[in-house]
This record gives sequence, C-alpha cells and structure tokens, in this order.
Amino acid sequence: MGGPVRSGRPGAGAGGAVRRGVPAGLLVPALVGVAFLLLPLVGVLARTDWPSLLHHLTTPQVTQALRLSLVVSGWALLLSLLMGVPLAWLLARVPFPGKALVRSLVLLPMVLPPTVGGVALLLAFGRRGVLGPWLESTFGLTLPFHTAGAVVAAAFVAMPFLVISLEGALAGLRPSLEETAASLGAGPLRVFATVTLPLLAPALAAGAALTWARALGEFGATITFAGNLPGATQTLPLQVYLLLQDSPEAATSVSLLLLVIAMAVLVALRGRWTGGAVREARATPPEGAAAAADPAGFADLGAPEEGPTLEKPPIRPGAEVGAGPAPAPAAEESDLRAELTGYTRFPLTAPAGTTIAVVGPNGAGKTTLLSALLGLTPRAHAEVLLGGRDVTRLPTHRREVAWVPQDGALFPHLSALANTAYGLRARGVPRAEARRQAREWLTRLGVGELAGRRPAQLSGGQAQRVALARALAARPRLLLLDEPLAALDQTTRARVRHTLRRHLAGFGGVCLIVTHDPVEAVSLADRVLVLEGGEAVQDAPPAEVTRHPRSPWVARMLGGNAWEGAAGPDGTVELAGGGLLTTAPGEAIPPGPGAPVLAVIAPEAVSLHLARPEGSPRNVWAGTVRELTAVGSRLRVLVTSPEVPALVAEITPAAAADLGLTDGTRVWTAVKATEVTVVGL
Ligand SMILES: Nc1ncnc2c1ncn2[C@@H]1O[C@H](COP(=O)(O)OP(=O)(O)OP(=O)(O)O)[C@@H](O)[C@H]1O
Repeated sequence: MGGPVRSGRPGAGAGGAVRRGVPAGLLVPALVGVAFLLLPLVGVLARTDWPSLLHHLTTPQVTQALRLSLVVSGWALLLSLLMGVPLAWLLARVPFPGKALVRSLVLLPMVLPPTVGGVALLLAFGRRGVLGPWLESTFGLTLPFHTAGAVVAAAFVAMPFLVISLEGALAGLRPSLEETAASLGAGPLRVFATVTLPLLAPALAAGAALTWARALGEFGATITFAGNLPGATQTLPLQVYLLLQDSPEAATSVSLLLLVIAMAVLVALRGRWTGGAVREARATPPEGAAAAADPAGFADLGAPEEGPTLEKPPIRPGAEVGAGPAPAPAAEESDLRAELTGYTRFPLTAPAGTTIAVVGPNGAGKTTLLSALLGLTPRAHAEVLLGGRDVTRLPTHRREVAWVPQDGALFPHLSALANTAYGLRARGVPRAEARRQAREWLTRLGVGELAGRRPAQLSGGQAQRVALARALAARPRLLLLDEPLAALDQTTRARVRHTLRRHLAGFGGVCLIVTHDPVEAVSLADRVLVLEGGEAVQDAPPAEVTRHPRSPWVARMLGGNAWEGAAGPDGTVELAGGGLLTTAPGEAIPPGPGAPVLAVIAPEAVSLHLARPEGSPRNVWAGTVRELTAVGSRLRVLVTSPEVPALVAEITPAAAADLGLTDGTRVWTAVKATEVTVVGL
C-alpha cells in the first residue's frame, strides 16, 4: 500500500489549523513584533566595522574581560546548580508551608531591576551589609570589587532560570515512571540515575545553558554590587558600556560577540534540548517496513498462539534471579495474604497462580489497593505476606511486587529491550544475560521484533505488551495490572486480552487486574473482587458474581438488568421505581418480605415481540425501543417502558431484522419468572 503513513497518535495533525491561514489581525502585529526584535540585531550587524572586528576583539582589555566573563559565568552556573537543583526539587516534590512564598522569592531576581538587586546584595553582603562583616572576619572574604562579588551578582540574577526550568520538568515527570522502576526492583539511587536523571537531563541542560547565558550577560547587579574594576569585576557587558563612550565601533564588535554567544545558546537549546530530539525519534521510520504498513501493530498479534509457551517464572526465596531457567515455584511460595487498613479495609488472600479482577465504581479504592500493596500510599496500609515472607516493612523495590500502571509507564528514553531488561539489571543480572532474557520475554509476548524501538515508536497494544513483558521478566511474586487494556481500541483489546490470558495462565504468582471492563473481569480472572467505598462487597468466582451480584453497580457493570426493590408476597418483587416482578416459586428471597433486594435479569433472558406474547412468561411489559448497540456478534436493545425501569435485551441481528427493530419501534418485552435472580441487599 502506498498510502500515507498514519501516526495514529493524537496531535499528529497539529499544525493543520495554522496552515489553513493566519488571520491578518494576528499576523500584522506579530510581524511588527518580529521586526521590533530583529531591527536592533540588524543595527548591530549593519554598524559593525567588519575589517576591524578581529582587532577589536583581541585587544588586551577585551580578552581580559572575556576571560573574566567566562570565569564569572562558570562559577555562577556552578553556584546556581548547587543551590538551584535542590531548591527546584523541594519546590516540585515536597509539600511544605510557605511554598508559594519561596517560589516568589526564587523568581524575584527575574523581575527586580538588576541595579536594585545590586543594592540589595550590597546591603546583605557588602562591607557594611548584614553578613558582610562576618564573611570578612570569619573567611577573609570581601565581595565588592572582587571577582567573587561578580560571581554572586551573576548567580543572583541567573539562578531563577535554572530553578524554573527544572521545577517544571520535575513536576511534569510522571510519578508512575519512578514508582514502576521501584516496583521492578530498583533502589532509590538506581531509580534516580537510570530514570529521573536521564529524563530530567534535557531540562537541566536547558536551564543550565540559560543560566550561564544570563550570567554571561549580567551588568546591572554586577556594577552596583561588585563595581567596575578591570581584571576583577569588569566583565564583557561592563566593557561594552565603557567602550561605548571612547570607541563605539569596538563596543559594537564586543556587542556582536555577546549577541552571537546568546544566539548560539538559544539555537542549541531549540535543536537539542527542547523536544527536538524526541520529535526526531518519532519521525524516524521504525526499523523494518512492516511498521509503516502496520501502524497499529496487528501483524504480530496472531503469532503468540503458535509461540513458545511461558515457563513459570522462577520465584524462590533467595533464588539467584536471572541465573538461567529455574524451576517453577511451589504454589504455596507465592501465596498472597494481605490485611488492608485505611481507605481500603479488608483481608485479601489468594493461592499462587490466582488472577483476581478488581472492579468497582470510580473512587472505590482499586488504585489505592494496588498502591497499598506496593507500599506507595499513605491512604491505606497493607500488612502483606507473600509466599510466607512478610514484606510489609520492606521498601517497594524489595517487595517483589511488580506494577503495570494504566499507561504502561515504559521508560521513554530506553528501548523496548532495555525497558524489559530493567528489572533484571536492577537485581544484578549481568547486562548480556539480562538482555538475552528480555529478548526472550519480548518474543513470548509477540513483540520480539520491536526490541530496538523506543516507546514513542510503539502502538498502544505493543506498548502494553512490552510493559507486561517488563513486569513478568522481573519475576515478581505479585503482579499488579492497572487497567491494562483500557487504552486500546476494541479489536486490539480483544487480541491483547487473549495474549494476556495465555500468559497469566503461566504466571506462578498472584495477579491483580484492575478493570472497568466486565468482559475482561469475567474472562481473565479466577475471582472477581468488587470494591465499593474502600470495602470488599464481594469476592467470588466470575460465575457467582454474574449470577448473584451483591450490588446494583456490579450487576450493571456485568451487563445485567439490575433493579432495586423490596421483597413482596408470594415471591414477587415490588420495584423501587414502581412495577411488580414475578419470580419463580422456588426463588428464595432473602431475608424475607419487605427486605431490600436486587432483582437481576440477564439481557439474553429478555425476549422481544411485536404482539403481546401468550403463554408462560410471567413478566410482560409494553415498551419502546430506544437504542440498538452491537456487542460482538449480538445486538443490545434498550427498551423503555412506563411499567418498569429501562430494560436491556440481547438478541441476534437476524432476530432484530425479523422484528424490523429501529429506534422508536413499539415492542412487548417478556421475561420468564425462572430467569429472575433475586439477591438480598
Ligand atoms: N492523591 C490522592 N490524594 C487524596 N485522595 C485521593 C488521592 N487519590 C485518590 N484519592 C481518594 O481515594 C479514594 C480512592 O481512590 P482510588 O484512586 O483508589 O479509586 P479507584 O477505585 O481506583 O477509582 P477510579 O476507578 O476512578 O480509578 C477516592 O475517594 C479518591 O478521591
């Protein structure tokens, strides 16, 4: 196919709106703005005495000032890094009272006139300033008229650039990346060195470059605080000021030098540090032509069926991880026993090899449960025994609990292979061996040929499988998947679910999957744990939860018609919204007449007719078709009725065609009494 390569990602078409034409009302003032900024630069270029340029720039005064400028700006950068990095970290990561005030203080030098900054520095560190005498008597350090003073002045005005840039980057760093790294076994130092620092590097470099450039150009605070002493504090900008009076041509030449340096920094920033590299990586065609022809990555999805089967991850206490294939763990070694307190409060036990679907409405505590098991949230506490080993007081990276957050949290700066090898490397497996095992895992998950790609070059489905491979490769005892398929479209979801089921079947530990998808819950899990308001309202096999849902929410979530009501006489249910439901004579309605109950009717048990059906069904109501939705190969029909709450029927498309159903068709709905399940609330 010779069609255009689709990105498949939001924002791929960004720029289209701009190309359609810029309104003149914006264009004209914008162009005036550009001219306003450009003309002074043109002035410098036009008035430069080019033949004398080299001479002007190599006079002893200018070279001395240049040397001094480099020394001062270098030290100012170092000072800014020493103070600014921790400051940015605290501002971005640590809640403390008065944070807004501290942030304003950090930004103040940016908006303060530099001369005012200089005066303030004099009053603080000058000979008669607050700290000046002490600095002089204790360290013999005098700042005014000394190079150290010029450094202090430059650092004062330049440091905010570093703090702002770094704080923004830190705040934008998804916590899930560092938390996932910890869940893969990486200690805090390793997480910092391998995840935090590489991801912050562009912002750090950008901030450092801007800080250095600002320090290099500093004038007002320096001349006010440190004076204008040749060889000690007379930096290039001060030199320009002096030259302007005696030799304007030389001043123009030096200005040109400073201008070129500033432009070079900005051009370098734009090209290398502000996302250009990332954009480039995205635009690079992925290895192999298949990627262009198969942007969603479906081609590889069929493969796993025939692929090698998953050996159970070796999970043994004290076993040397990564020392080649190891025997499957004894089941009891990876049992889960947890006692949760706080927002989520219930006991949770599961034998090894169990997959539990965790379901519940928004805010039910599903994510909190996973975070508590990882030891990552103050909102809940989990006493956790894994395979008989108490991990409660262990930090996340030593729990052997791997987490796959909703977005996969693949490390964007690492290839799929390096991502997958991450947990093994964290546990000390040598690099070559870790990569070999990682490649095996990727192959098992059907994404072996994507090993060299960065996450930005993977489709949603591919990324999910790499994330899963990465978690499984770390050989956890407990695997936590937070909505692993939520980001995928229906087709991909079905395929990835299939792969997931196969691999979970071979996983030796306990697996918890948070999901909002009833199909996922029923098809992937051995048990469904229903949470509501932090409590476990039901924990039972899928069939049991489907047949006897213990809450209206779970009944609806699993696709049933669930009506609240009160137990009436003779096996009837008086529906809360009005209407009466007849149940089978044998249907025991706990705990007795008048008790609140939930009546559940499976959509497949609702039949639709154009004429009132005669005969056995005990529950027959007139209604109107309101909505037809395809669910797999079946159709779901929403029918509203004045007699009972809205009802969903599931029928074949052929039956719908026979009845000529469309929006607004008047129908009769019928439900046999034996098809009504009643659950006490
Ligand atoms: N960072 C937080 N700080 C304070 N409270 C929080 C925080 N995150 C969640 N909560 C609260 O904790 C409770 C449980 O939230 P949790 O995220 O575990 O729910 P959930 O079942 O995962 O919901 P969802 O389906 O919306 O993801 C909610 O009441 C929520 O408002």
